[in-house]
Amino acid sequence: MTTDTTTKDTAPGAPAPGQVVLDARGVTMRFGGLTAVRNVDLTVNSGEIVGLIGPNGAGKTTFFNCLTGLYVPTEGEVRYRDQVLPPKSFKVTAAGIARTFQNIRLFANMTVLENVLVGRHTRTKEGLWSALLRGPGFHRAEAASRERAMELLRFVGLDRKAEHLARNLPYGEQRKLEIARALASEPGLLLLDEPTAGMNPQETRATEELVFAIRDQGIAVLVIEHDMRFIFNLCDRVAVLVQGEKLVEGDSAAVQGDERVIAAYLGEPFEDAPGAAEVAEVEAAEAAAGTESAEATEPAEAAAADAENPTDAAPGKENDR
Ligand SMILES: Nc1ncnc2c1ncn2[C@@H]1O[C@H](COP(=O)(O)OP(=O)(O)OP(=O)(O)O)[C@@H](O)[C@H]1O
Repeated sequence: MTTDTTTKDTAPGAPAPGQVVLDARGVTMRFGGLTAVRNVDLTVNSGEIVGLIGPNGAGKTTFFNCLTGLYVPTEGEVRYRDQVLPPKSFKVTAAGIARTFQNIRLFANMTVLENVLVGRHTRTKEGLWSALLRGPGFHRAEAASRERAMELLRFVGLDRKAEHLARNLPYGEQRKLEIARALASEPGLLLLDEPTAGMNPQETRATEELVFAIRDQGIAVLVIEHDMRFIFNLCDRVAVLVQGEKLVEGDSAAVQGDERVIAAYLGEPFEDAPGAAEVAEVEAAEAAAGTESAEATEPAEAAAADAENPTDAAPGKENDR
């Protein structure tokens, strides 16, 4: 019997762990003649942190854009909690998927608190008349929104900077603010696009803790990141995209040790890769040539060694004296 010793303060309404939250099937995205993403399947379950890695240009961000309504996939289907995603990003956010961007997209001249309040607009029901007339319903909703926004700022550690302008925050804190703003839409799935880009090791470690805390609130997380240590520490499952296709998927240990992944990152062909036979042939020829040249140089090397060590100074003699 196993005992779960973790105490999780799960958000109300969060699905039971293990339920499929995101189900992407056969997602393909073409830009003219370029296929940026080809036939990718990926699921994310509740309670999971899933990593999406791959070399530059592998199609990770394009795939994210297909999950968030920024792009409508050329082929394939994306479902969130069993519903096909609407083809508009604000509707996807309202459905329960929030994201951050590779390049920070904050309202630089608004305060930290105002940035989070903007993120809450999909969850506030007060209409135009209520806002214009500023009746009691509007004030109640506004107070509740501010309270929730402050709670989120406390959660990411920015509550004391609520009134600062976003542009005055250091880089690492701007990334945290982006996460708080994404959380303000009360998502069931959070997509993070390179959340530690430009961070120092301490900030990266703090972000790792923050993502664990988000997961512990019942929010599933899908994260793109180039920092492998971060990904392998954090993720329950990792999928690897290479040239738009999913090459490997598995737990951190399996992916880390997979020679196809290592080869993809080092730019070396993996078994059965196009051109692998030719590369093997060239390598064999080079190895053979190397052996021959080593044999050819042996006598010369021996002569040089002899010159340095006259015959009466045989190995070990120094120590014998
Ligand atoms: N809007 C677009 N129009 C045309 N081509 C695009 C578009 N967006 C991306 N691409 C191309 O699709 C491919 C995948 O790009 P993408 O940005 O998704 O890769 P990535 O894995 O996120 O890369 P990186 O790790 O460098 O951010 C690239 O060849 C890119 O040039």
